[in-house]
Amino acid sequence: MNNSKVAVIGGGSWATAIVKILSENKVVTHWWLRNQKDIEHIRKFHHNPSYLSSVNIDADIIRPTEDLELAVRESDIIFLVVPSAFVAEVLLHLDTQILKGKIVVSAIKGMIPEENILVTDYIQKRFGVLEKDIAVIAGPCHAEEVAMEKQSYLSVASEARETAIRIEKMLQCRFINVHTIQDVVGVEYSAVIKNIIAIACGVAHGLNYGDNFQAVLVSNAMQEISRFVQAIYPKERDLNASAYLGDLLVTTYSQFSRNRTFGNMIGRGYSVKSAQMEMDMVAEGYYALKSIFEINKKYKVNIPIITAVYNVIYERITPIIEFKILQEKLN
Ligand SMILES: NC(=O)c1ccc[n+]([C@@H]2O[C@H](COP(=O)([O-])OP(=O)(O)OC[C@H]3O[C@@H](n4cnc5c(N)ncnc54)[C@H](O)[C@@H]3O)[C@@H](O)[C@H]2O)c1
Ligand SMILES: O=P(O)(O)OC[C@H](O)CO
Repeated sequence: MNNSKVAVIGGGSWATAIVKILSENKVVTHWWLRNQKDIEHIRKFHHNPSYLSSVNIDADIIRPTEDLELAVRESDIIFLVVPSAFVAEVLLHLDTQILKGKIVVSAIKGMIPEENILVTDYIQKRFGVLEKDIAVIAGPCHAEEVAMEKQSYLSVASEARETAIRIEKMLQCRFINVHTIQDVVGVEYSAVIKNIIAIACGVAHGLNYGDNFQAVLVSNAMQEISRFVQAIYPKERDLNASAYLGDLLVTTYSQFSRNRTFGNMIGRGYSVKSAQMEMDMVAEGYYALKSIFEINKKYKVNIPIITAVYNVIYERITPIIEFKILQEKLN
């Protein structure tokens, strides 16, 4: 039994997968979900009816709750796992002092849309959490495969080694390998952008481009990520590591990717609204596009793939035309 007191905030696929991992390691967890019906169902039947419903929720270890404040107050370590667009709304009524001295782990791969800032920056700014108490979960890891206990790898990023190691120990289990990394900002931006690239790959697939084009798109995308991340936060980092390249690869080719699925629908002719309505899951890249585009007005990095996706999603340029233009910019 791990003695840390933990809260997981979020009721989607990734929160459910993280709860499964914590439960495997016997970490007693307060699990806050937005949906009251889901909470009641989990209490009664020990499964989340809305996401990853095959996962068994161990009632001795996992405590679903509707009381966000209680979950946070009772815990030393808070895992944030709601889509970035809803973070501010979900945390709105929490006292700004409530997270002081606690460790906050963001498992979110997105930015706060109203402010165009990283989730960890938002947590530090709004709740005064110290940098040493912040960690990020990254790496190529689809919740659906965690549910099936397929061997997966996570990277825990923190500027404080002891924080990273504490979270590493909490997540390392039979089917999850964890390593630590000291690059919170680089890992977060890379994860945010790979979602946009996965939309690009989905659009290309929907437009009937083949594997040859996809490979060129992804290798150009890696260069784009490198240019952007190095411009925003220069640091010696190995972008070939799983937290960066690995996550880009899995999101751009996996059948489970929300972002790729969303892009694929756009390529096949769905409108943005209808594609979003078709999915009961959130494609983070949709929100990230606007933030990255805004931020790049200052940095002026050459980002042709992100620009093409932005034009398709926000400027409503026909994908077929935009991708013909993009074709000429890749090599
Ligand atoms: N699913 C994965 O495999 C995976 C892996 C790694 C990281 N992530 C990240 O985890 C985060 C959470 O995504 P997910 O995949 O668990 O979500 P999801 O797509 O599975 O589910 C959507 C979630 O959004 C919630 N939601 C919808 N409307 C809301 C609203 N108005 N207010 C508050 N919540 C609302 C739903 O309740 C649900 O919990 C994202 O940042 C994602 O990038 C996901
Ligand atoms: O399903 P996606 O596109 O949100 O991607 C999920 C994870 O980030 C993959 O590591």
